[in-house]
Amino acid sequence: MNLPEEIKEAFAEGKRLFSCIQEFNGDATSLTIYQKGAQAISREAERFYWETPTKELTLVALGSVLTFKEEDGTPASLLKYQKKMANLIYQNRLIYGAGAIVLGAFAFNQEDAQCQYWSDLERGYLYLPRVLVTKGLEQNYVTFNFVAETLDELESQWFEGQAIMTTLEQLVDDNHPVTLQKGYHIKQQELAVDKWLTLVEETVSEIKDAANPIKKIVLARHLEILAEEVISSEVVLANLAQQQTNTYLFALVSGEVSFIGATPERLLSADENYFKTAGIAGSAPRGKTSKEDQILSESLLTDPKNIYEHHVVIQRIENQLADLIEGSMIQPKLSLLKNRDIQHLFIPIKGKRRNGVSLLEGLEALHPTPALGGEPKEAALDWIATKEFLGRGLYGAPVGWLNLVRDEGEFAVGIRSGIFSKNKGMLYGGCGIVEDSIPELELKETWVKFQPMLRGVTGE
Ligand SMILES: C=C(O[C@H]1C=CC=C(C(=O)O)[C@@H]1O)C(=O)O
Repeated sequence: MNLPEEIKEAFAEGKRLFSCIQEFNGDATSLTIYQKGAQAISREAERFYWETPTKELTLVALGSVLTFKEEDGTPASLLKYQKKMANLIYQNRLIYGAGAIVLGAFAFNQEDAQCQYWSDLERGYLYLPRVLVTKGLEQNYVTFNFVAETLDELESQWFEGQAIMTTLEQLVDDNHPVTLQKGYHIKQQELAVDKWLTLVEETVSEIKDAANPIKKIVLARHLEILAEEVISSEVVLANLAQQQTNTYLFALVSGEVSFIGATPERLLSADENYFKTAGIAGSAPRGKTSKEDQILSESLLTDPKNIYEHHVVIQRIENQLADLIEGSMIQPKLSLLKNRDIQHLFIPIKGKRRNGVSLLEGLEALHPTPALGGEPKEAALDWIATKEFLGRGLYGAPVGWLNLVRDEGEFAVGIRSGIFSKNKGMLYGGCGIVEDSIPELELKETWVKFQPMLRGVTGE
């Protein structure tokens, strides 16, 4: 196929970043595309996987054209880039979840860089992929992105893109998933448990101190795991896909490091008309029988400590969102969000986008909500940065995607997650500390929060 006239014309008009979307046929599942597709580019290429709880959208990204990390990987600098590129991007169609999409994760706190585990991913890692496969409910698409500064580049990049797409279609054509092992035998160690319990006590005293405005601080702790073999994101994702319904699934892979999670929590999504977010905080384990589960649900819905934890989150979201939306918020009454191991107090929140407010501005205003930071925000962030033993890296940070052309996308909160490198992994679990918190119970709660990723790794 020759270089289309439309693309030549776009180049002549000054476009330099090209995002070509076409329909993608075949029955291959997104996981199969994630497993086999990387070979279309190179086995070592960056990969990203994203699936929404409703499965309405799945993204598989392979390879990268442009990378945004360190100081380029903040919402503010990505917003600058998005504005700068407004007239320089050619995208042939407008399709939700396809096209010039930057994806990955921002850092939890750019200022707090002390994470030995995270390597390149430590301070935010987003990129414009070379290939993006988008699976929607009705139609699937594949996008090929490239940058061209000269006509020669335009031509060679276009033909390279066509060749890669053909290889990709062939690779995934038979839809035979790669045979994967079930999971890994691991050794696991909860890190610094006594120190963490003391920190919870110290945090409770800080909150009780009347001279101090702090109401809530979320503290995270760590579970280190060591497997007998290299831990593959393909195995962990395939397990999570089976085990965790009702959550976002994500994997961000660069070199030997992968950040993987199954999070229930939406931070912010934006389509043409609406911003959507959610207030999720306050937790209880799931019951082993439906009767036990119901008892746990009822007591969670009426427990003053958990209701307060959740209320602090909702109040902040309402305050922040008021500047981002027009008219009133659509907010059903309190309910429960149930995942396999844990249940939470939950209110989804939605509002009509105020004209001119971008997704990234909304993200900056909301992150971190008191479900991951605390109240007030800055004091809680300082406390976390000085008192927690290991940096958070991308744990608890916004993970997701943004279309540079039409300002839409979705970011979840990167919890129920872990970072993996070769045969090692570090899982994260946090909990909201308020003045009634009891350290031993918070320890148990964080243990439950390690379970989704533990199951993902072991396959049990
Ligand atoms: C910080 C985490 O969970 C947050 C989200 C929901 C409920 C939470 C809680 O009940 O404490 C946490 O705020 C985590 O899973 O690591």
